[in-house]
Amino acid sequence: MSKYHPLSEAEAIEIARSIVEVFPTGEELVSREIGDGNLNLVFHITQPATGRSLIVKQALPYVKIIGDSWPLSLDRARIEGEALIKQGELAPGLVPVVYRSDADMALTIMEDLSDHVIMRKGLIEGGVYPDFAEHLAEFLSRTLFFTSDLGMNQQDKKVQLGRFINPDLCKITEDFVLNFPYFDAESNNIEPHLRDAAESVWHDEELLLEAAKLREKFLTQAQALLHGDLHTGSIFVTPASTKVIDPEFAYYGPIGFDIGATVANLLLNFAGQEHWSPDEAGRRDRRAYLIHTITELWTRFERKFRALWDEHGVDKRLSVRGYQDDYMKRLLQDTIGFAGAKALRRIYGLAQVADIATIPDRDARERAQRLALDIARNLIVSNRSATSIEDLVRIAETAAGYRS
Ligand SMILES: Nc1ncnc2c1ncn2[C@@H]1O[C@H](COP(=O)(O)OP(=O)(O)O)[C@@H](O)[C@H]1O
Ligand SMILES: CSC[C@H]1O[C@H](OP(=O)(O)O)[C@H](O)[C@@H]1O
Repeated sequence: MSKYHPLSEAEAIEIARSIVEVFPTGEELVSREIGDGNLNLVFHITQPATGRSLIVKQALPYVKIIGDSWPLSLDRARIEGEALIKQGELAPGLVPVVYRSDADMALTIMEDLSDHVIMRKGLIEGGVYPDFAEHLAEFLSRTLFFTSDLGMNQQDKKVQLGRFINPDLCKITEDFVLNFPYFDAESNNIEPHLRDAAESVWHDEELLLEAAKLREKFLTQAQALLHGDLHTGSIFVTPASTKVIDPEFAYYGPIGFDIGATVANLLLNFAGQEHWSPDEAGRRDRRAYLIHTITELWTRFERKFRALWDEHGVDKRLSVRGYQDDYMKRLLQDTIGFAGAKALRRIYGLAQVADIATIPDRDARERAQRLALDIARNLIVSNRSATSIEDLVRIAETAAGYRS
């Protein structure tokens, strides 16, 4: 019989106490449930006498923001633990240390990163993260290259792929990201002032076709082990450090989906500057910083990925003339297309983002929503003709009125 049940705070404390490398002494522990995501419980356990701490994360058997009408496999906790360990091996220092995982209780016990800030919050507050693009490019290039057919034994990859079959979490993405926003789905959360914009999406044949092709890619293209949900709420930052958390959506999918997820959320913050910047000059500066971050992220990712290919490529066919250039062009196009799709779902879908949804003034919020939608639409429809990251920059800056 399964021993799984959602933990009480007292039980979380008892489990934490068994992590003796963090709590070698017996002083009192205190627990606080701090989960602010859509799916899980997160207990922050501290030992006031020593200042030591850790995190106990537990999966719930349903989607927290929907309720038990949408059940969800607990196997995602095993997947999250295994993905964090793999990512920690491939990209040391860029994910939290995992102290223990327990598949039966759906637990991941890990390093407390409370000295960092969740990047979404940091960006809303005007934070600047000079090393972020370098760190995330390192994380993405190494985790994606070394789990793909380019950088690992291709038979072993097939076995690994089996360990990361993640049907319930992939279905959330297939539905909430790549399906529901494109018709009048019940779960959409459309503010009355945005109804016309949502309806125009549902009738935009060019957009619907490209979105359907992106969805097909998400369903079928097992390129590499993805993080699977790499938005700015899944990244902890300080000016000097970056840590990626929450890979419970990990599965073998298209590489551009991970890069696109981060880019989308930087662009949502770009749109949110309609409110978060104090004046027009500040807005331009802030947006220039965000665009610089996106450009640096892609450029550094591309440089690193190409270097890994040249140095560690496992397959003789990888040196066929023109193959690497063609592969990188397709990654860029997927990045742009998935960035559009990941942005669009946050504007009137079920799960929105604080960068826009918490803008108190209705008019400013609407301007941000329409700007984000304009950018998202153009990224999606133009993805397959993109040849450079400048194509994305042009779309964002034109939508914001900085270019004609
Ligand atoms: N390792 C950690 N250190 C400190 N806080 C964390 C850690 N992991 C998660 N949290 C906190 O819990 C919140 C939810 O965690 P997350 O893994 O994103 O859960 P969910 O999968 O439900 O979205 C984060 O926004 C953060 O505030
Ligand atoms: C209906 S689940 C919506 C959304 O929640 C997940 O995000 P998180 O776990 O980081 O809160 C994921 O992005 C899902 O698409």
